[in-house]
Amino acid sequence: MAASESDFNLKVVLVSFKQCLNEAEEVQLDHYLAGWRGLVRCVGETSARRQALLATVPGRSRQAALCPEDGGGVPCPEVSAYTPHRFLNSLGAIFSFISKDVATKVQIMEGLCGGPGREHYSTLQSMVAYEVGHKLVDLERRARYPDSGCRTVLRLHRALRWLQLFLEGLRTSPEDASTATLCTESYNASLAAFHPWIVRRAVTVAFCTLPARRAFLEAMNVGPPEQAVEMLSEALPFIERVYSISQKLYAEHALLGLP
Ligand SMILES: CCCCCCCC/C=C\CCCCCCCC(=O)N[C@@H](COP(=O)(O)O)[C@H](O)/C=C/CCCCCCCCCCCCC
Repeated sequence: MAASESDFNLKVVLVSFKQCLNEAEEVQLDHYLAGWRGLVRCVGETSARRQALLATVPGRSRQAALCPEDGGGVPCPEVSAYTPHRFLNSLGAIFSFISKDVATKVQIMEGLCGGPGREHYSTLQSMVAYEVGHKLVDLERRARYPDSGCRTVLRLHRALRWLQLFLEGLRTSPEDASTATLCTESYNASLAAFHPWIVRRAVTVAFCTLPARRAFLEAMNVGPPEQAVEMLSEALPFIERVYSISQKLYAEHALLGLP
């Protein structure tokens, strides 16, 4: 999916996860990565474009360019014009870091999926069988195979759980629910267990700057909030299915703790 800033539509991105499973219920890596690419491209490019623009506007700091509804000062039309989903930038540098981390992991996987061993990287199942069978994963230390497919997808897999829980929280919560609370709860129930204290602390503080639930639903770009909620009801079961199939696979091979 070519998710440019102007045509971002969360439904289109989430369809990739729906298309992930083949008839044998194997996770097809091309669709899986397309889903992540869609999520990251939207927020990553928006964030990078905004920062680049801010650098070109004399006398504008990041804070000054924030719109009043973001909790910032004077609006900056030069920058805002490029940020239809500008609320996603409210995490600022931390969010840029997160999106770069995901983008790097997607790139590692693209390298493997297009590399000399590409036939082993069509599905998650074939990848695990290949890497485990050829001892290309190290269960003890990260240093030996820092870019194995198994450890790289594991990070995305944990993040997918965060996404599923967070979107489920948005879907089922009352209109005035706090997105900071929803995000913190989903993070604590998924990724937090794998992050050091300093990361947990930094992201939890950043969550406090998230915009309101309604702004999130509108930014999905699928119509009014009620329609976004309906779209999530249809899409989330597919994410849940992909997540549980991957979780079972990793558990069967004792890979859930890969360093
Ligand atoms: C209108 C649409 C709304 C939905 C938009 C969703 C956008 C989703 C994009 C990204 C999701 C978060 C992905 C987090 C990936 C973390 C992977 C990870 O654990 N990496 C760590 C370990 O890597 P290695 O060193 O072992 O290679 C790495 O250390 C990174 C640490 C920082 C992670 C912080 C995670 C925060 C999770 C919650 C994200 C909130 C984003 C809110 C955006 C609205």
